Amino acid sequence: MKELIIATKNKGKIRDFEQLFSPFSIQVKSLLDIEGIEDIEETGSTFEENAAIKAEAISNKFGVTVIADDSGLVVDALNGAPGVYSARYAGEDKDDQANIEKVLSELQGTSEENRTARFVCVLAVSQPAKETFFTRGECEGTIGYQVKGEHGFGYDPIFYPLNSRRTMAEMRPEEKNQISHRKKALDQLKKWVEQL
Ligand SMILES: O=c1[nH]c(=O)c2ncn([C@@H]3O[C@H](COP(=O)(O)OP(=O)(O)OP(=O)(O)O)[C@@H](O)[C@H]3O)c2[nH]1
Ligand SMILES: [Mg+2]
Repeated sequence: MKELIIATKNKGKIRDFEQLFSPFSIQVKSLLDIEGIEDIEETGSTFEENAAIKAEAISNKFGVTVIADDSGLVVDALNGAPGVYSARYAGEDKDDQANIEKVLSELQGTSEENRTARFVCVLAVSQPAKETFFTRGECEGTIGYQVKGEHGFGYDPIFYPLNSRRTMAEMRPEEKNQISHRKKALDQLKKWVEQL
C-alpha cells in the first residue's frame, strides 16, 4: 500500500484522514509514527502560511512529499476568532474543553442568528523540487449553547453544520467526513492523489 505523510500530531485530524484516504488505498503516516519530530512553530498569520510551514519543514527534512493541514473555527461574532489560533485559544496546552468554554463564554448574550461560524481547512502539499500548492475547504454552521456529542475533536461538540440539528460530535465519523471542511479540501486533491 502507498504511504503518504501528513505533517500533524493531532489525533483527531489523523482519524479523519485515515478514513478520508481509505478509498484511495493510501496508508496515512503522521508525525506520531516518526520518532523525534519536534513541534513545528506555527508563526504564520494565515491558514495557508501555517500549512506551508508544516508541510515544507517535514518535506525538506526527509526529501519526500508531505501534506499538512492547518485548520480552525472562524466565528463571525468574534471577528473571525479563534481562527488560526483555534488550537491554542485558551492557552498553550491545546485543551479542547477549555477552548470550547472560552468560545461559549465569549458568545454569551449573542443571539442565535448571530452565532454563525465556519470551519476552515487548508491543505498544503509540499513536494521535492516543486512549488507548494494549496486547497481550501469550508463548512458553514452555527455555534450552540452547550456541548453535545462524543465523536470528533476540537470544537465539534458545539458546531452545528448548516441545516443539521446535530452537532458534528453527534455525527458518526463517516457522516462528518461527508460534509466537513477537511473532506472538501481533500476533494480538490482527488486528481493529484489518484496519480500518486
Ligand atoms: O471541532 C473541530 N473539528 C475539526 O474538524 C477541526 N479541525 C480543526 N479544528 C480546530 O482547529 C485547530 C487546528 O489547529 P492546527 O491546524 O494548528 O492543528 P493542531 O495544532 O491541533 O495540530 P497540527 O496539525 O498543527 O499538528 C484544532 O486543534 C481544533 O481546535 C477543528 N475542530
Ligand atoms: Mg498546530
